[in-house]
Amino acid sequence: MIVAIDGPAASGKGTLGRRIAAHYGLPHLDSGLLYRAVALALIARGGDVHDASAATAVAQALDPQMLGDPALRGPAAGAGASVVSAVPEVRAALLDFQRRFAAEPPGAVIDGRDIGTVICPHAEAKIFVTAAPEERARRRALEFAGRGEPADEASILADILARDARDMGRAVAPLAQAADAVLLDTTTLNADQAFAAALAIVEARIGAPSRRAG
Ligand SMILES: Nc1ncnc2c1ncn2[C@@H]1O[C@H](COP(=O)(O)OP(=O)(O)O)[C@@H](O)[C@H]1O
Ligand SMILES: Nc1ccn([C@@H]2O[C@H](COP(=O)(O)OP(=O)(O)O)[C@@H](O)[C@H]2O)c(=O)n1
Repeated sequence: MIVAIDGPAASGKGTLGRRIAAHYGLPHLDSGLLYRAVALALIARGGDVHDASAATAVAQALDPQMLGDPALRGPAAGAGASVVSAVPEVRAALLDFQRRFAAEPPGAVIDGRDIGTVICPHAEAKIFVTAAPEERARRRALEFAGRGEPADEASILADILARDARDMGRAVAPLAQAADAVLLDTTTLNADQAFAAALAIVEARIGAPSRRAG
């Protein structure tokens, strides 16, 4: 079974993805980490995230081992990811890894921007998760503060809005709800309520009341 979760920045995709994956015993891929890793590797070697050919070269040589680097979760990686991810050749370089991850039995839960539309158009269940931008900024500020990082809510909101606009406006694989995805607005839901709602969406799609990994 493949579960595709897409949505804007800090909407709760990763949190839901991890919990749904654990529930069904499936591997989880946070595809945003791939784009964050490209941006961070480029910055680390003194490159410019607006240099499309340098970003492409980094994406083509990306070592998936670096997806565990905690620095990937910071704002610089997020902002840079949103720039390099608009480069078609960068997306092409990361496509195979994601498709292979999804194709491994017994399936996968993948979250991102284009999972239901481009990476896994045949996913059994697709969720488009969203929340009001102010609520997303509040949650991300709490997350940063919890890690002891600077957490100015106004600048986080500005970053989220800029990223959403770039992600929705790009020519290739823009952030969009797939026609067969179910919309889940978590603005007024806590994490447990959001998980219960997401699980109900998956269960309705696969027509099973309990655990299933195939
Ligand atoms: N429904 C929710 N209510 C409150 N906080 C949430 C909820 N869902 C996620 N969070 C928190 O919001 C932050 C962003 O969630 P995350 O899953 O990382 O989003 P995304 O993967 O879309 O960027 C995290 O700190 C997470 O714990
Ligand atoms: N499938 C994906 C996942 C992320 N991305 C890009 O990578 C950036 C970071 O994604 P992310 O999912 O880690 O960001 P958050 O929603 O966690 O803030 C996004 O703003 C997108 O530009 C993408 O283009 N396609």
